[in-house]
Formats: sequence, C-alpha cells, structure tokens
Amino acid sequence: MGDEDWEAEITKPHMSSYVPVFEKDKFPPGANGDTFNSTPTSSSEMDDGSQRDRFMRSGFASGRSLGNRDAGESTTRENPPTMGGFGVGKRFGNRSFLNRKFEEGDSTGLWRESNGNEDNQTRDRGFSRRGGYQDGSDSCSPRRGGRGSFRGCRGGFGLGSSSNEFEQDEGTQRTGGPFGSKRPALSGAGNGDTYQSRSGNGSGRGGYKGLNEEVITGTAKNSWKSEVEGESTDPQGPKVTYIPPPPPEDEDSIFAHYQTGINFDKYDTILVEVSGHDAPPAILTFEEANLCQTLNNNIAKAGYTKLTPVQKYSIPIVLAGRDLMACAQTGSGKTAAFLLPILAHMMRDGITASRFKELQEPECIIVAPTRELINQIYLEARKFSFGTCVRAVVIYGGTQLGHSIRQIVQGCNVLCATPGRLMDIIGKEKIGLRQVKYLVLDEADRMLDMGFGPEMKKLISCPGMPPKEQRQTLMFSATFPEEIQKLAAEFLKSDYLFVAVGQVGGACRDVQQTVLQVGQYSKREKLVEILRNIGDERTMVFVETKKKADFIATFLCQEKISTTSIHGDREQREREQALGDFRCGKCPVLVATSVAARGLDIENVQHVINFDLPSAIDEYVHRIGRTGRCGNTGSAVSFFDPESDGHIAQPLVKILSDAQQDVPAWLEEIAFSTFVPGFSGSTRGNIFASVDTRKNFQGKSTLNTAGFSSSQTPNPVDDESWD
Ligand SMILES: Nc1ncnc2c1ncn2[C@@H]1O[C@H](COP(=O)(O)OP(=O)(O)OP(=O)(O)O)[C@@H](O)[C@H]1O
Repeated sequence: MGDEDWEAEITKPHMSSYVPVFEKDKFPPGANGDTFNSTPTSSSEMDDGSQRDRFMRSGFASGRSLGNRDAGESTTRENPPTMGGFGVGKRFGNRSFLNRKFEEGDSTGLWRESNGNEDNQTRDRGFSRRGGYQDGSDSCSPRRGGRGSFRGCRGGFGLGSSSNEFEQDEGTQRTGGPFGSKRPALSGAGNGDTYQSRSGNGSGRGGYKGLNEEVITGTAKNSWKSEVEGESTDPQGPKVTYIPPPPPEDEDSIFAHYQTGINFDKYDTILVEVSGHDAPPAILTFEEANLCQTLNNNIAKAGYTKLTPVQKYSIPIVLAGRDLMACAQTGSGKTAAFLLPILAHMMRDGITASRFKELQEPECIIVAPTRELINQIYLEARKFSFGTCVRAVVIYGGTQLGHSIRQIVQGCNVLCATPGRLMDIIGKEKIGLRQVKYLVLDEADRMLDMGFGPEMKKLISCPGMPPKEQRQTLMFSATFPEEIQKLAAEFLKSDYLFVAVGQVGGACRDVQQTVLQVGQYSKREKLVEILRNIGDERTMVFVETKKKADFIATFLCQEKISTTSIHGDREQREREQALGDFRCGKCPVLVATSVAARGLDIENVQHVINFDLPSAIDEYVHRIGRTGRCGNTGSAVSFFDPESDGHIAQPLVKILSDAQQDVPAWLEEIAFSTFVPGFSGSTRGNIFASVDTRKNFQGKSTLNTAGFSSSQTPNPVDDESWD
C-alpha cells in the first residue's frame, strides 16, 4: 500500500468511535501490554473522550492490560487482528513487512524522526493518530489488519502533536477530545512548523501547563515557547486530574539506597579544579562539615560514609554562603552536594516548622528540567530532612494543579519544582519569593539554554525574588557549555566559585563505551541481538523521538522482550508507571527519549544503548551517565549511522579518548573527514568548556586534587580580578 492510500484515509472525515479491547489470554506474556504501557486507570476518572484518549495513548501499545481493565465498562471484546492493528499483533510482528513499510516511510519522508528532526513529525503525528484509530476499527479485514499493524503503530505512536518534548508535554496536562489531547497536532496537521501550529491553536492559552517541563534536543530547542498563564484558564480540554501516589512514608523506604560500586574510591584520584576568589578549603569527611546531629544521622542511614569529590568541594563552598557553579561527572553525588549544606544552613538558622498558609514562602527553591528528576530530588530532600522541621514539597506538570496547591499550602520550606508548574503556582500567589535564600538549578546548563533560559530569567525577576546579592544561587550539572556559563553570570554573584571535577562535560569513566557502525535498517536487528545477550539486566534504550520510542518499545515487546517506554507524549501517570516498572525490574528494558537522559538515578542500570545518537554530545554524556553511577560500572553501546551521525563523530571521538575508551578507526576516519563548524577537538573547543570560562578572559584558578586540600595552596595566578 502506498502512501497515497494513507493520505486518502487520513482525510476521511468520519472517525469511528469504536474502542477495541484486547484479549489477554490470546497472547503470550511479554509481547504485549502486560509489560508495555500498562496504565492502571480508574474508568471513573475518564469521560468518553478521555477513555478513547487513553486508548489512543495506552491501548495501542498495551491493549491487553487496558482491555482487561476496561472490559465490561464500555466496550466489547474484539478479535486478535485488532491487536495487530494496533501494533502488537502478528502482522506487526512480521518483521519483513514491518521493515519494508518502515523503510518506505523513511524514504518517502513519512518516517523521518531518526534524523532528530521532530519538526517534520507534526504532520505525521496529526494524521497518524487518526490513521491508527481507523485501522484499529477496521479489524476484520486481514489486509487492513496488516496495514493497521503498521498504521496502527503509527497512529498509536503518533499520540503527540507537536514537535518537541516541551510542546508535547502540554498535551499531557490536558486530555483533550476523543482522539487525544494533542490538539495542535490535529489542527496543525500540514503545518510542519510546530511552533506556529501551537501558536495558532494555543494563543491565549496557559502556556506553562507543564509544556516546558521536558527535555528537548537538537533543532527542537528552537521551537520552545512559553506564555505565562495559569493552567486553569485553559479553555481547551478537561483539566488534568492525575494525582501522583504519595511516596512511601516508612523509614526503610525513605532511606532505601543502592551500594556504591567498586570504583567509588577511585573518585579520589579525579582532579578537581576550583576557580574564583577565596575558595574555602575542601573537606575530607562528613564530620568536617560540622552538620547537625539529625543530618548526620540521615546521612548515615542513607549509607553515605565517604564524600564524593563534588561534595568535598561544594559543601564547604555552600556552607560559606558562596554562589557556585559545579560540574562533575554523572552519578557522582551532586544532589547531596547542594542539599546537605542548604539543609544545614536551614537548621542552623533555626527554621520554624512551616504551617498551613494560603501563601507559602519557601527558603529554598530547586528547579530541574524534568518531572521525574525533580521528583527524585524531592525524595532526596525528604530523606535528608527526615526528622527535622524542614518540609520539602514537590510540584510538577502533568499532575492536577489543585494537588500541587494542596501540597504547598500545608507548609513549604524547600520547594522542588519544574519551571512551568513553578511559574503557575507563583502566578496563583500560592508561593511568595521574599524568603528565598537558596535558588538551585540542577542540570543548570539545560535550565539556562534556549528551552528554559527565558523561564529562569522570569523567575529571578519575579516580584519579591531577592536579587542575586541577597540570595545564594547554586548551579550543578555534568556538562556546562561555554556559552551557557556566560549566561549563568546573570544569575550568580560576580564572585561565584566554579568547581570542575575532572573534565567538564566529560563522560563518566566507569562506563565502558562502545560505538558500533550500524545502518538505519539494521538497528532493530542489532538491538534485539544485544538485548538477548544482555538477558534481564536493566537497560535503557535511547531513541531520538517519542514516536520512535513507542515504535521500538512495541517492537521489542513483540520480540518478547519485556519493555516499557517513557517520553513526553505519555501521560504523567504512564510515565511514572513506566519508570516504576523499570525500577522494579518488571520491565528490564526502558525505551526513552532524552526526557530520561538527565539526572535519573535508577539502581542497577547496567546498560545504555543509543539506538539513535543524540544530536548534541552533551546529551550523549548525560544519557550514558544513567549507568556507571556512584562507582558502579556500566556499559554504553551506541549505534552510529554514518548517514546521519557524521556531525557527532568529532565530539564523540573526543569524549571517548578523554575517557580512555577505544576509539574505532572507522570513527576516527569519519571524524577527521567531517567538518564540524566550530568544533576544535581541543579542551577549549566550544562543545565543552574544560574550565571555568571566566579564565579564558580574566580568570584565575586553583588546581586541586580531590581528597587533598590542595585548594588551600596559594594560586599562582591569583592576581587578576574578574569583576
Ligand atoms: N557520598 C556518597 N556515598 C554514597 N552514595 C552516594 C554519595 N553521594 C551520592 N550517593 C548516591 O549516588 C547516586 C548518584 O547521586 P546523584 O543522583 O546525586 O548523582 P548526580 O551527580 O546528580 O548525577 P547526574 O549528573 O546523573 O544527575 C545516588 O544514588 C546517591 O544517593
């Protein structure tokens, strides 16, 4: 069937309201919704439209669980071809067919996301959902079942509307009409420019609504947009009702942690560079930090016995009241590096227990780019503040706004928030900023880039927000591109300190990196081969787009590899379920977009596979940093397609060689034959800053070795001023 036929179907005005239900027992375990996309949902939460929406979101890929759950509620059981129609049946499993269609799509421009150009997908998504839906309804025709298997896949996967994770996230805030919430996709169909299609659809809408609470990559960055307006004013679609389950309250769960790995002690050998005036000396032990007893107890219960380098340097700096930009490898304990000294200060200042108030005035605000990450930071804050009167609260998009407000009004000392939800809540006058003493930007380079930068600027210029001279601003990341460092100056006092643990932007050396040359059409076969060898070890598979994430996840389920997926098109409930299934090992494979690239700290992730390489090398560093954490070892395998990945060859070679990994000769050849504007393989290249960028201009530095107080040695070049 040619693409024209698809188009013909797409333009059909009528859409069936049929909702299929899948029979669980007709399909073997592991190849279906048992593991993939299962979303426990109470039918009472959903109106007709949202049921269909949920079907569109979940049913395509997880029909079985959905079907079982909803059976008897509103639908009748249908025959297995329906299953095929939605991408999980035999038709879909016909690899040769699938391959062919997939590739045809590619060549005709209908499947382009592998190039990371999500803008091209707006159109596809808009109609692919409809296509999937229609195919699903036509479950009796074997031929159409076959088509459905592919189209259903497209439809089912094409849940989103817009071209980047920010924009698609907006949809997760509201579940729109019968065909899903991603209205811009439908109305924007035919308009490849997602920004415009958003504008067209969403003018005057609540721009925050979580739309900016995701990670975007590559070109999609350019299409970010925000409009400050409250979620509740959005006239389109029902409100998001999802209330995340409260985290377990028992002490064992609060302090649950995984073991540090065999390379934890090697952290001590990493070079640390501190730049800036009058840096306080590093500490070598927790005792030296002189924290209060409750904090020390919590640190012990968390299983921390020894400081990591970033903690050795950052804790005294924060305790000394200095602003800080800290860059340290993934998984090396940056979260505690800012939480512990902030909490220590709060305890020292005799913070009073916060109580119910309509307007809360937190002392500390922590922002991070993704919902899952901010939730994780919150859990760390809750852990370290256990037994104190400091109350941490988390708010993030994709959840009921009322729930966020209820959390806040009960008392809030430390507010962990994604930017969109934060601005919403500030706009609703539930949060006042006058008392803010600490502002933390985790994944700071992301928080300051084109995606979130404007948001952060708005935050610091909000009425009541103390000027930088009167608050402490802390920035942490594993990567800090030079231009982002320059932007950061606006947020930081001029005498901020810069801590660089190892090579700024470098990959964690505990991750064994392998790059394989794999052409686009061989990737799935290779992936299955690797995953079969890996067995049940936890593996994250990164792809460039949301649509592909679902496609690959469903494909793996079809191959009987228990898989789930996380990306910005999935509802928050589904995202959390997916993460939960991955964490507990129910689904040892998690297919993800870059939304899961940063910060997530999941025990026992032994492998990362870059099915698609990201468009930017810093994203690569973060992705592979999901393994090899806290001294544990891990492996990262990346599929390099010379057709599409040439741009990343040079920085990749640099990352590999800096981390003392084997660099394949073929990759070096590609790297040297590919001109990448602006990239100089040197440590001063513009891909990564190896140092505090102030030094390139007026700077001074102190070179230290982690674990030794060499920072106290006089800096030989300490004779210039940065101010
Ligand atoms: N001193 C320590 N001793 C033992 N475990 C630690 C210590 N510091 C941090 N950890 C643990 O190491 C893991 C990684 O820490 P964390 O998530 O803060 O890393 P990170 O540097 O922020 O990583 P990323 O760059 O990926 O965000 C966590 O499970 C954390 O609890």
